[in-house]
Amino acid sequence: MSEQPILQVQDLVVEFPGAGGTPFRAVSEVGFELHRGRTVGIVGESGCGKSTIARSIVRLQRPTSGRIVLDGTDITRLSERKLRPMRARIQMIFQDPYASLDPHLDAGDIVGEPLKLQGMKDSAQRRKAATDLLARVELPESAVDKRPDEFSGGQRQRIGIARALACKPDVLVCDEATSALDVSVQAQVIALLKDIQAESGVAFVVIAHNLGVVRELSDEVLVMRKGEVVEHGPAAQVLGDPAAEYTRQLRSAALDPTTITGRKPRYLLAAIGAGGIEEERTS
Ligand SMILES: Nc1ncnc2c1ncn2[C@@H]1O[C@H](COP(=O)(O)OP(=O)(O)OP(=O)(O)O)[C@@H](O)[C@H]1O
Repeated sequence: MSEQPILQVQDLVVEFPGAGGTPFRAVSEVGFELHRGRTVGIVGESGCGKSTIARSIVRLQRPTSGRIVLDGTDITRLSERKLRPMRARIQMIFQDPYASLDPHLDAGDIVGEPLKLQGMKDSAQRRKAATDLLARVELPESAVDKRPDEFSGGQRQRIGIARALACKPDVLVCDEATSALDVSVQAQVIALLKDIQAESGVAFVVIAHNLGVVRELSDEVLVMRKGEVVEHGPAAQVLGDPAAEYTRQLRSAALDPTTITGRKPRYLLAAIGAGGIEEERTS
C-alpha cells in the first residue's frame, strides 16, 4: 500500500513503577501501521498490554518511549495545546457504554457535545445534526430526548459510536466495545461498525478477548503476550492457521476460556468461538 498510513505505532514501550523500584514493562517495543479504511485487531490474554496500547494511542497514557504518529504527525509528546486540534481525529469506544455516557444528559446533548466543541454554536442545528448521527447508528428520532438509562446496552453503545462519529475521526479505537453485549446485539454492532468503515474510511483498532469478533472485523491481527507481539499478520492467517504456539493456545482457550488465564473470564466466550460470529438462535 503506497499511501501514508493514518496511524503508526513505532517501538512503543510503556513501563509502570514496579515492586522494589524495578519498572514493570507492560508494553515492549510494539509496532504496527494502519491505513485508512483498514482494521488492526489486538488479541492476547488478560494483562498482556492491549488496553495500555489503546490508551497510549489516544494519549490517555504517556509512553516511556516510542512514537504514535497520526497522519504523519508525531503526537507522542505534543503539548495539550498543540494536540487539541488532533484529538478529535482519534476516538475511543469503551467496553462499558453506560459508564462512558453522562447520565444527566440526553442522547442529543451527548452526541451534540463534540459538535459544540467543533464550533457548531446554534443549538437547533446541533440537535438536528445529533438526530442525524443517531439515525446513522439506527436509533429512532425519539432517542434524541432520552437519557442513557432509558436505553438498552446495545443502544447505549450505539450512542457512544454516534458521539465518536460526531468528531469525524480518522481512527476509532474499540476496546472491548462489544463484549458486554448479547451475542445478537454484538453481531448488529459489528455490522454497523463495518458499514461505517465502508462509508467513511475510518480505520479501526479493535481490542477484544473474543477472537471471533476480532476475526470478523480485522484485516490484520497482532497477538500479544506479556507486553510483546508474538505474531502479526493477516487476520485469516493468524487466526485461521497460526504460526505461533501461543496463538494456537489462545484459539483453544477461546473454546475453553479457563485454560490460558486459569480463571473464569469476565464474560462468556462460548457463544462466539474463534471461527466467527454465530447468529442468535431463534428457537
Ligand atoms: N496505571 C497502571 N499502573 C500500574 N500497572 C498498570 C497500570 N495500567 C496497567 N497496568 C498493568 O499493565 C499490564 C497490562 O495491562 P492492560 O490493561 O494493558 O492489559 P490488557 O491486555 O488490556 O488486559 P485486559 O484484557 O484484562 O483488559 C497489567 O499487568 C496491568 O496490571
